[in-house]
Amino acid sequence: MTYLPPGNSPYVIYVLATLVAARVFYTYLGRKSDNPDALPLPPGPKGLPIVGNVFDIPLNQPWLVYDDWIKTYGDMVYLNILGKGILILGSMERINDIFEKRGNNYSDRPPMPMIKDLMGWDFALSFITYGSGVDNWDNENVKDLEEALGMVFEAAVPGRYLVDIFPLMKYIPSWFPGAGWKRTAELSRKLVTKAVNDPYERVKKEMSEGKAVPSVCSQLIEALPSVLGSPERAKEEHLAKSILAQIYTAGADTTTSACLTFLLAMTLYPEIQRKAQAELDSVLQGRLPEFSDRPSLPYINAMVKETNRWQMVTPCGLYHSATESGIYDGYYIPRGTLVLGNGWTILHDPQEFESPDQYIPERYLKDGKINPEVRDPTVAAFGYGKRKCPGRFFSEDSLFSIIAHVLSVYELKPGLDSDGKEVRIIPEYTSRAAS
Ligand code: HEM
Repeated sequence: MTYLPPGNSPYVIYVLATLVAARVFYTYLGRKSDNPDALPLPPGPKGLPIVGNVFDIPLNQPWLVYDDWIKTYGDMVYLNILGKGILILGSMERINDIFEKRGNNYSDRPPMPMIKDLMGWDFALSFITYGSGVDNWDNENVKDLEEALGMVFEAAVPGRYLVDIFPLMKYIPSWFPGAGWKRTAELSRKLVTKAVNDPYERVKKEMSEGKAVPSVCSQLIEALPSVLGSPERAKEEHLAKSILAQIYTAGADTTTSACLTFLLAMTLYPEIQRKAQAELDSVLQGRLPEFSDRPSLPYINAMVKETNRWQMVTPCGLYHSATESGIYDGYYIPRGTLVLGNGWTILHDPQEFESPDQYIPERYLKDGKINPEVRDPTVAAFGYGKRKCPGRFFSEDSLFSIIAHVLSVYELKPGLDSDGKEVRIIPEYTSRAAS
């Protein structure tokens, strides 16, 4: 467990010490006027004077540590990171109260200076301020975008970069000793700018030459205001590029991760693979599946649910941020508190899912049909409230189609080692925001 990004030098530490002192003073003043009744903050690990829980923040599989804290402190756990609050929610009751019933106050995103200002992701809908209009959007390509995506998922791990706690650090020049994170951000910005612009410009060129294949991109270009060089056209064009890049960035790695989990499960649970194939054989009678077969394939639908639950793609979701200070259940929640629902706790709760660490599609079935009484993983797998993933239906359909097609034609087994024996698969997941 480490909080300070690797490569921080004493110079950075001095800058930080000054910023910490200023922040603690500022926070103290703010709290006094904001919380006149001196209501307590929600419970959580004790932390150290001034720096709070800085050294408690987990960077490795944080959702498991959050899960442990929830078991220790209850379904609301509060951390103080140098005066900045992080609130972790660990039950559906808390999640509904905060993200649904009080959604107007808990649907913002934190400023994320590392990702938005430095790494070049200010175009992305997933990071824009709640309530802002599109006017605020400022701003071989798959490979570039994939590399940039790897970096953003790393940066989105709660607590990964100190600049997100101290936005002023973004002005530290990249040559400053220990500012390696700044150079990472610059590399990301270059990749993102290229990956957002180049494919769009290519389609535009192909359209002008009459060679373009019809696509979402070509349709958006056709719908642009016709006056070339007009401010309206520039604004709409910027929006079109942002939407196209967002669809890819939000959907590609996440859905791929779910597919990899399905492949992993099939190698670990061959009997489940056989049951799925038996259902496909009996319903499809040798042809390939269609979406219209979905209602007739309950076992495959149960596998879609279990794949989204068993090894979640985004186990602690994305941070929301409190627009204003508030009082909830007798606790004071300061403005700007980062709030997350620990989906892992919700979807690995043994009261709801017996043997939660096992891949068991049968848990969703009763009398050969999906049992509506079993908690649906979509309550947590795709985030919460007003920021809940808009791509969830598309993603679930994609996963259904992939599972049904792959199992219709393939038998999945572990690979063979040099002695011709099946290798033993040991599941291991990354610690990035999309695992
Ligand atoms: C397995 C697949 C996917 C998973 C697990 C997933 C998960 C998530 C999560 C956890 C969030 C944050 C929600 C919150 O803040 O509470 C999110 C937001 C978002 N997702 Fe997905 N997603 C997936 C696929 C997709 C796809 C296929 C698309 C688009 C085609 C997409 C587009 C978006 C967008 C635009 C946002 C930002 C919403 C906002 O901030 O208001 N996602 N997703």
